[in-house]
This record gives sequence, structure tokens and C-alpha cells, in this order.
Amino acid sequence: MYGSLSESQKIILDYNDGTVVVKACPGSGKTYSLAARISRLLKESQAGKKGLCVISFTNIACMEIEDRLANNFSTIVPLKHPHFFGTIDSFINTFIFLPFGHLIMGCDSRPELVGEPHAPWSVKRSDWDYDQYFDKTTFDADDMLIPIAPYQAFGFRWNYYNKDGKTVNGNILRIMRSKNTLFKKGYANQSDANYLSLKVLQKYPLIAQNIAQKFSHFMIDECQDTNDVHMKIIDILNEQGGSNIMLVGDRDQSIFEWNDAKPELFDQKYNLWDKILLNQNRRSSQLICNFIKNLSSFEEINAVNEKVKDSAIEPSIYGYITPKNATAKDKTIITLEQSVENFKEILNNFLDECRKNKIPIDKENTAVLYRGNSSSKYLGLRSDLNDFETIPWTTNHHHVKNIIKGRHMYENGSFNKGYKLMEKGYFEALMRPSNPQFYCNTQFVADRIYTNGIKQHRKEVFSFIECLPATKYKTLNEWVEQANKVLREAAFALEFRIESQFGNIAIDDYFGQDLNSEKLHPFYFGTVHSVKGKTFQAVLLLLGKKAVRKNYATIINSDPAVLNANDLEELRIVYVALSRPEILLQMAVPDSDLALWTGKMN
Ligand SMILES: Nc1ncnc2c1ncn2[C@@H]1O[C@H](COP(=O)(O)OP(=O)(O)OP(=O)(O)O)[C@@H](O)[C@H]1O
Repeated sequence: MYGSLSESQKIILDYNDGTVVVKACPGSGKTYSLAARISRLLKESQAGKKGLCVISFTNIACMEIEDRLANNFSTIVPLKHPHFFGTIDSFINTFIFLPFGHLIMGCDSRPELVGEPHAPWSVKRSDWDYDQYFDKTTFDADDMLIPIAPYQAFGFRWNYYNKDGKTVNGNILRIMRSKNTLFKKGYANQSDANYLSLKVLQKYPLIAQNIAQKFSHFMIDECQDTNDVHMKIIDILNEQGGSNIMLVGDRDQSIFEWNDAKPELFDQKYNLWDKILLNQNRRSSQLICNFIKNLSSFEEINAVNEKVKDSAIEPSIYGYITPKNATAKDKTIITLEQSVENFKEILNNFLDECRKNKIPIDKENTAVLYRGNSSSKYLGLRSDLNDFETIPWTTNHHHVKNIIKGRHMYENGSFNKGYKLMEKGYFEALMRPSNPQFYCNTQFVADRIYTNGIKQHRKEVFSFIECLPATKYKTLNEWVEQANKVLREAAFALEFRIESQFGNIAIDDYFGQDLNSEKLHPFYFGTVHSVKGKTFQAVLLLLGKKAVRKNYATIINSDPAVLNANDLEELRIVYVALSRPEILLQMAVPDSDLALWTGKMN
């Protein structure tokens, strides 16, 4: 069963006890080798003894490991008690935050997770209500407040210190105060849960000892995405008895926005702990490996997949014209339509190449990837709307978002999630006129069900839901107007409000379509983040002029030492995209950047 493993992969398979870091290039079989080791340890472990703790950063990455375990190593999945298998967030929530978070937060009962991906936070009583930033901020391991949303989400410039460089800025202080008050009420967002869990382990080493002793081995995949808080939690578990820890990752693929991930933490562990290096790429041709090496920290990447390694298809970069207004100097105008038309030629050429090389144009084999929401418009989509730039949600009426989103989800098949959102929005709409502080938490709903009985409760919520107009083909403004009319007629004492100057947006556009729907494109179409860990035969990467914050030209031309963490991450995002294909790789960039990219990649 393990016969196909390479020499270095076998070292991972046979690694027994101690702390070790596996540093691996893309497609080197990190996930594959990790699955091999898990299957071996499972076979050798004795029933009723300690379990294995397997952690990754996303649900998709967990599914990848499970897939390999089941398909390549005949292991029964999902892994059950005494093992843990899941995301780092669920590990922290299960073993630390939910049972022990209250010890640090000072709340009376089990804490409640709010904000994405849990219950949406919908509190904003005025522009200067600092509670509105609860889901957009957290604390780092040194107790400094940090943003976990783009700058547009804040109604002020994020400067931690005043001009004197010593005293903390008033806005920051007020958010910290608001957060501490809300912690006392039992609320935390997921990043807060991680931070508070670190505090729990620091204050109560016995809790850490207890968790460390539950497991014989800890394995952490995608470890390049760890931030300070995660790494300190891993360190404490290690100090308190978790002595067998394997960290697996590729620092060049660290792309985890707003998680404050620091690939340097992975590097530090690589220097300190035992090391295993995987630098053979089992996915792509040698020509693709040579191309991506220009963005990697590896000195060489060797293609070893017999089927594709000698492919002669050269990776290529094409320029497309970008929209341009007339200026005094240059009267030329290029419309968005002309630009899109020009990109279409590149896309068609890419699809022709796929056909010529017998690559099926379907969701599994061919991908068109993009970075930055604005690029998606090149494929005929309007998902270039930035939630934080065009916020139609108004003070004291943030629940309207939940209600419309819930109704939209309900119509599109997500009944349970849609119901929950509308239920929450309904009670907030009902209670806030008399109690602007009100946030509908799970306790409130549970109490309501207890008092009124589930039947009466459901009847009330459904009578509200059934009144609401359908969202299809309506703009936010049209929907709100219609909803207010029917609610008035049905004698609900409710009124929805939004900022109508931003409300002329189709609801389907605002709450996203299935970008990857079969109807839209036959090939896979999505962001680079959505394909982490995946393999395709062919990839076309579409880049705009600007990465999210800075122009690519500025990033490429700057000394990495002067770039901030977010800018450095942009090049890693490009790297992740370029390392997905087996044989065909193309990039489409603005023609003004063509020379720049060609120079960088050759
Ligand atoms: N020893 C092996 N024998 C057969 N196939 C292998 C072996 N090692 C890896 N592979 C295959 O090579 C491909 C890449 O492996 P895998 O996805 O595990 O790499 P990875 O390092 O996790 O990739 P990335 O980080 O770039 O997403 C997969 O299709 C996997 O099944």
C-alpha cells in the first residue's frame, strides 16, 4: 500500500515520535504522505488508547485528507473518538473556547460565537457605535487590537497610536472597551475565540495538559497559515506534554487573508525542529515547475510525474487591453466592453489549446482563476460589488441585511440557514425600536421557544417569512419598498430601511450567484483561494493591474524587505494559482504589465 511513496515521503510515513516540520513544494504529496502516516498510526494504535489529532485550516483541506485516507489507504472515514479530525477553529472551539472561554471572558454561561462564519453580527446604533466593529476586529497574541476586515469596513483611518507614537488612538481604545464589554456578555467572534483560548491555556496549564494527554500525535497540515495565536497554542500543548507534533506546510503558499497568518512562524519551527524536505513535484510538468520557481523559496523543483513531466507545452503570458478614459495628453478611450472582448480572445485561445491537447473542458480538468473581485466582470459577472464599499445597510437597521439574505437563501435551496437568518432578523426588527441594544442570540430564541412553545414560535416566524416578497429579479430598493407595503397591510409593526442611494442593486448580484454554476461556464471558474490544494490539467490565471491594495508593478519592483505582509501575500496568491495545473498554464495580464510579468517569470 505504501509502495508508491518516494524516499522522502517514506520518512514522513515512518516518522515516529518527536517534533518535526515537513517543508514541501507544491504538488509534492504533502497531503498524500500525511494520509499515509495517519493510516499507519491508526493501524498501530490500540483501541481505547489515546487518539490522533489531525488539524487543517479549512474544511476543504480536511476533505482532501479524508479523500486520500479513504481512496489511497483504505481507511474508514470519518475518524471517530478518541481521534480528532477537523479545522483548527473547530479544535479550539471544541476543546478550549466553548468549555472554558468563560473563565477569561467573565460571562456567566457558555460563550456564543458571532460574526462569520457563525451568526451574523448586525449591531450598529449610530455611526459612532463602536459595537459595530465587534466582528471586524480581534486581539493578537500581544493583546493589541487588530483589524480582520478591509479598511473600507472602518469609519475612520486605522492608526493604532496617536501622532506622538505612544498613546493609543481614541477609536482603537473605544473598540477595545466595547469588545471587553461584549466579552462579558458572552460574545466572541472566531478570531476572538482563538485569542481567548490562548489566554485560557496561559492561565490554566492544567487544561492544556489535559488536552495534550488526550492525543498520542498531533498533525497540522497547511501550517504555513498559522498566526501568532495559533502557534502559541501549539507551543503550549507541546510544553504541556504533547510531544509528538508534525507540522506540514509550504510557506510559499501561505494565503489566508485576515487571519494575520505569518509564514515566518513556520520557517522558525523549520529551523528549530527536526526537518523533512519534499521538493519533488508530482503534479506539474518540468516547464511549469521552472516557471513557478521564480516565485518560490525553493532552489529547485523537480517534476517527477512520468505522465506529464516531459510535456513540451511552454507556460505563456498574454496581455489584454484595459479600460482607459481620455486624458489631455492621450485622447484614446478604451471601454470596458472592448477590454472584455480582448480578454475573450485570450480565453478562447486557451480553450482551443485545451482541445488541441485533449484536455476535457469541464470543472475537474480546466480552470479559469482570478484574483480580486473586479476581475470576475471579465467573465460576465457582476460580483465586483464590494460589501464594504457600497454598504446600503443603515444605522439600527442592519438586521434588514439578514432578512433579505435569508429570504434569498431560502429561495435558493438553503432553507435552514435562510430560516435562521430571517428568524434572527425578525426579532431584531421587532425589538430594536424599544431596545436599540438588542442582539438576537441563541439564548433569546431558546427562551422564546420555552415560553411560547415551539409551535407558536414557528407560527409567528413563518407568518412573517411568508409575508416577505420574493427576491428574484428585484433590486434592494424595490424589495424594501414592497416588503414595507405588505408588512403594513399585514399589520406588522415593522419598517425596513436601507441607504437607498446604494440600493439600486439586484439582490441576486448583491448576495452572489453561484460563480461556478454549470450554466455560466463549462470550466471551473473561481478565485485562487477556492482552489488551494486542487489539481487541474489546465489553468488560465486572470490578473488585473492592481492586486487588492497595490499595483502588481509596485509589488514586483519593490525590495521585499520594504513590502508589508499583505503585499507579499499577493505574490503567494499568484504562486498558488500557477502551481495548480499539470500541463497547460497561461496567464492573462493587462498589456501594460506584460513586460513586467514576462521579466519576473523567465
Ligand atoms: N507517492 C505517490 N504516489 C502516487 N501519487 C502521488 C504520490 N504522492 C503524491 N501523489 C499525487 O500527486 C498529486 C499531488 O499530491 P498532493 O495533493 O498530496 O500534494 P500537495 O503537496 O498537498 O499539493 P499542494 O500543496 O500543491 O496542493 C496528487 O494527485 C497525489 O495523489
